[in-house]
Amino acid sequence: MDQCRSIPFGDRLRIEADQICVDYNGVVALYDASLHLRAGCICGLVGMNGSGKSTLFKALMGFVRPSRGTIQINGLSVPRAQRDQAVAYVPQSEEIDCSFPISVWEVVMMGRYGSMNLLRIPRESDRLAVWHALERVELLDLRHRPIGALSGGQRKRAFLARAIAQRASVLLLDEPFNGVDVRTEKLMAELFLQFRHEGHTILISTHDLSHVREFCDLVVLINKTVLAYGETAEVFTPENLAMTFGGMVPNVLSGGPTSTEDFKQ
Ligand SMILES: Nc1ncnc2c1ncn2[C@@H]1O[C@H](COP(=O)(O)OP(=O)(O)OP(=O)(O)O)[C@@H](O)[C@H]1O
Repeated sequence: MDQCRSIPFGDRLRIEADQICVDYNGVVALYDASLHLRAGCICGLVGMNGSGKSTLFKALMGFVRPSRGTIQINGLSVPRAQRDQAVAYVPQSEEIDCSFPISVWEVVMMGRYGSMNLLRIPRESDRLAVWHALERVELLDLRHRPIGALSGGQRKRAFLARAIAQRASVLLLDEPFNGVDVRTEKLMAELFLQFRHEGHTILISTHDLSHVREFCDLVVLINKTVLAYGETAEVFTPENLAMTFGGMVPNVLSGGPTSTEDFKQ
């Protein structure tokens, strides 16, 4: 399989992960995973439960350290890229602690922390960035509301606004479409297309394969390692999907059920 196939990228690479291995106290979550993503693309990250999608995100964010291999973001090491606020992560809803008494505005302002001094006193430019981010996700009206008093879809938009306010060039989105209604799904899809146009690199983990076919330029198929990646039209084949899902082929090519949730490990 094309573990490290070359893709006709533009010049600028945003993510360069080469042969990374990550284990949790000896339990291997990822091995020899390689992935290069250029500026200005939307890439779907597809694999079964437990295949290592979140672990890949964590490695790109510097939350876990690969035991082997290298990662560069915008040509910089992960800690350096973190200092530059180059990568933003939008977590799955379940990972968000909604009991914390914090307003939507304050959540989005957290995206600006990296560019503030230790006292974290927002400047006019920070307030403007937060305002515009909330405008883009259509949450300005709810900015004073506690985050715990939002619906699941609104909460996702709030965390997307935090990523926008951060002005990161790489956006990592963990299951952004899970549990959102059609309107929010459309809004988010439009935003992702705008981000791509602005030169961002967007990596989206999803169990809904129809989303990948709809608007991902590239796709990464993962099962503890990167099995294949490249242009969606080339990589999204029955053979590759069968390999990714342990011999079962989701019926994405013929309009049947398209959720990989049917293939839980
Ligand atoms: N903190 C941890 N300690 C031990 N093992 C872990 C830890 N986090 C993840 N794992 C294991 O690493 C493997 C990969 O997990 P990961 O969360 O990256 O998968 P995933 O593809 O994101 O799954 P899902 O689709 O269910 O969210 C799994 O076998 C999981 O049990």
